[in-house]
Amino acid sequence: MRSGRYVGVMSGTSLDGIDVVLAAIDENMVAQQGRYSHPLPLDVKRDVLAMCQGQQTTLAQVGELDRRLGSLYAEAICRLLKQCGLMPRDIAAIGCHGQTVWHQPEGAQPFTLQLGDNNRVAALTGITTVGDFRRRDMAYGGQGAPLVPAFHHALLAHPTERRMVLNIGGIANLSLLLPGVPVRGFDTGPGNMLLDAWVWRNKGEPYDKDAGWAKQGNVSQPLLQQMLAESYFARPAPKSTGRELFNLGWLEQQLRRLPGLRAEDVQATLAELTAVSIADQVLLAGGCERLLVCGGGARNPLIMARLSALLPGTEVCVTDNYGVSGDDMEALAFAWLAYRTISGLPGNLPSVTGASRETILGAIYPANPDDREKVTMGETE
Ligand SMILES: Nc1ncnc2c1ncn2[C@@H]1O[C@H](COP(=O)(O)OP(=O)(O)OP(=O)(O)O)[C@@H](O)[C@H]1O
Ligand SMILES: CC(=O)N[C@H]1[C@@H]2OC[C@@H](O2)[C@@H](O)[C@@H]1O[C@H](C)C(=O)O
Repeated sequence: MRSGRYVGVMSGTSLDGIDVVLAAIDENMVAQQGRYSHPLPLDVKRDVLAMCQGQQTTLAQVGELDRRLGSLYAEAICRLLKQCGLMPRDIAAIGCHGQTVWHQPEGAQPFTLQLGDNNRVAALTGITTVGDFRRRDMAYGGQGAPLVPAFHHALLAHPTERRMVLNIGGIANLSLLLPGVPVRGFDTGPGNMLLDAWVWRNKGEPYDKDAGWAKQGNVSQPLLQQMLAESYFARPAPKSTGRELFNLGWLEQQLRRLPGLRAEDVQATLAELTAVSIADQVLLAGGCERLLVCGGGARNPLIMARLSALLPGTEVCVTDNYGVSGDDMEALAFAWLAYRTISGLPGNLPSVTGASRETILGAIYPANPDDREKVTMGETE
């Protein structure tokens, strides 16, 4: 086993920034030692959004974005190292998720694509980098997502209590940690993504802070029921989704069938959609005693209150109260997955993704030994 300090890097579907964490990891523990959030430049956010919503893209644009993201990840990592007073040689490896620009787990040719050139990350940081975590699982017939349920299980499972872990990011995903049965987990549907898109469209704000705007509106039951009729919600697991399905275009299509709604009522209904689509899945799986919530949506008081109301008998709380920072959960998971890969251990859970077997995940980009001794500062772009 390759115990040591690992760095995890996550830039998720919300496109709110690059999260970087430092953690000491061994067989028994993941101890967070640092964190840093790096802004995602607006033009990069725009380019990612264009790509993952199916706008026409040239190969040159894909290549340039891949390179640009690689540089940004390296810069973010170097800032964290500087903040923590560490050298490249102090870090065993980086786990770098990359930016998902397309995720198509079903159909004749399933694939998933994360950008962010890991060659640049390894070269600019001087640290061995693990990336491309999802495609080996897909090569064995899995969804390639979600991958965090294995980490949730390792950190938060309880021998007798029925627990579930919920990440409310751009997309929301749920891990079922039920005693005595294999872990299951899947994407429930939109988390913050549609809420963010609607407030951006109407108010030019990146998100609806503390649900201030949604709280001014009323839930439209016709819109809610119409949205819940989307076939993804009723599909059995394994399943995963993304911006390819749940995007502003999808919402506009829904609204065309119900014209005249007030913008704030739409926002209130989107918050309700997130809460109801999650609660339905919790109940369908037989409910739980404790729902541990992480991701940016754990800061949305309206969604949290609605989850509590829709799940009587379930204690809805944040993972921070159980020793894992909800903001850093995903980046920590990729540090842990890098540790697994470097140690030659499998990272996926077939019971979650539907893959035909457990497998080592990712590709390793080894650092040059002499680079490990240098103080690198990435490259400011
Ligand atoms: N105070 C707040 N009030 C309401 N919403 C909030 C608040 N703070 C964060 N959020 C929501 O959380 C989002 C960011 O969540 P997070 O960082 O978990 O996303 P992500 O990592 O990109 O997602 P994913 O899990 O899909 O990869 C913001 O875009 C916003 O919608
Ligand atoms: C393809 C992809 O990037 N999926 C993300 C996304 O963001 C949340 C949800 O959709 C989840 O399936 C996944 O991320 C987490 C980290 C996962 O793999 O568990």
